[in-house]
Amino acid sequence: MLKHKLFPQLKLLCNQIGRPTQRLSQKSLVRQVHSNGNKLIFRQMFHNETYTFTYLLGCPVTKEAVIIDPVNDTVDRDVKYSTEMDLNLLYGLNTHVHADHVTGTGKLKERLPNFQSVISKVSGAKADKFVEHGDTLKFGKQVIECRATPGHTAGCMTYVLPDHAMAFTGDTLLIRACGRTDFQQGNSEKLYDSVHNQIFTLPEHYQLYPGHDYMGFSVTTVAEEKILNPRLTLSKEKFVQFMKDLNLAYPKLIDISVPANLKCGEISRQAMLGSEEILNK
Ligand SMILES: N[C@@H](CCC(=O)N[C@@H](CSS)C(=O)NCC(=O)O)C(=O)O
Ligand SMILES: [Fe+2]
Repeated sequence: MLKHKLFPQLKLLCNQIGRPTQRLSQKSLVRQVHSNGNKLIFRQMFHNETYTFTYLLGCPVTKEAVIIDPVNDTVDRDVKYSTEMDLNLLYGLNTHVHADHVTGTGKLKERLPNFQSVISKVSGAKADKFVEHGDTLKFGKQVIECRATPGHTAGCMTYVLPDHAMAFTGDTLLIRACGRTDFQQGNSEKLYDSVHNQIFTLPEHYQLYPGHDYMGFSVTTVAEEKILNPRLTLSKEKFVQFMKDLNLAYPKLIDISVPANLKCGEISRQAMLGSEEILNK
């Protein structure tokens, strides 16, 4: 009751949803969802099995949208969600050739007729559109700038939205950590330079969204990581040694993911069943 006094609009919405005869149409619900003055529709989604973040970004004016690092297992969720939000997905951007999961861009291409996959040219992977350092991509009134950030893999790309002070760092920079450098032309010196020259040079208030998080975090800032990242605050020499000593086990799905992702997520039924078996172990 009190809630309804404080929020008359909430009462109206509850009433409309509650009475079947007066239910909001999909279109008017979407209009209400988007009528908050935000200039960007932004959702962060998670894949529990591989701790992967997928990001949905939409232009509230034109409804054009992009998805960053979709996972093949969650394509149904992502299509349903974008459709409910009335978004027209134009691009699926991969930050790199993933080693731990199969990208969803191949499956999304099958589901959405105008959808195009995007990856860096240097990655050597198959895609509809290749980007290089300095390129820009547009969806509606929104602009994405591409910054090459090699080191975790040779073809890693960080996607920056200057109008919203956000950057999507893939596995180059993780929250209080960074991507490993022991496969896929990984190189610790290059990763250190990429972070210091392409990410830490962004204004300090920029929010950084990583490709994974294994500790329960979701977002960080340039200011935070410049001071608190235990790896990237080391000298370059000490960082290289630290990465040499990491000794992580290889990702469980590496032998399935890398070949599939080099082909935009094309995966045989047999490999798909194999990956389910590995994840369920
Ligand atoms: N155990 C996971 C793989 C974990 C892993 O290696 N993560 C990568 C990012 S995915 S390529 C990484 O760079 N980690 C850095 C770190 O310090 O954790 C699995 O089997 O999939
Ligand atoms: Fe990775």
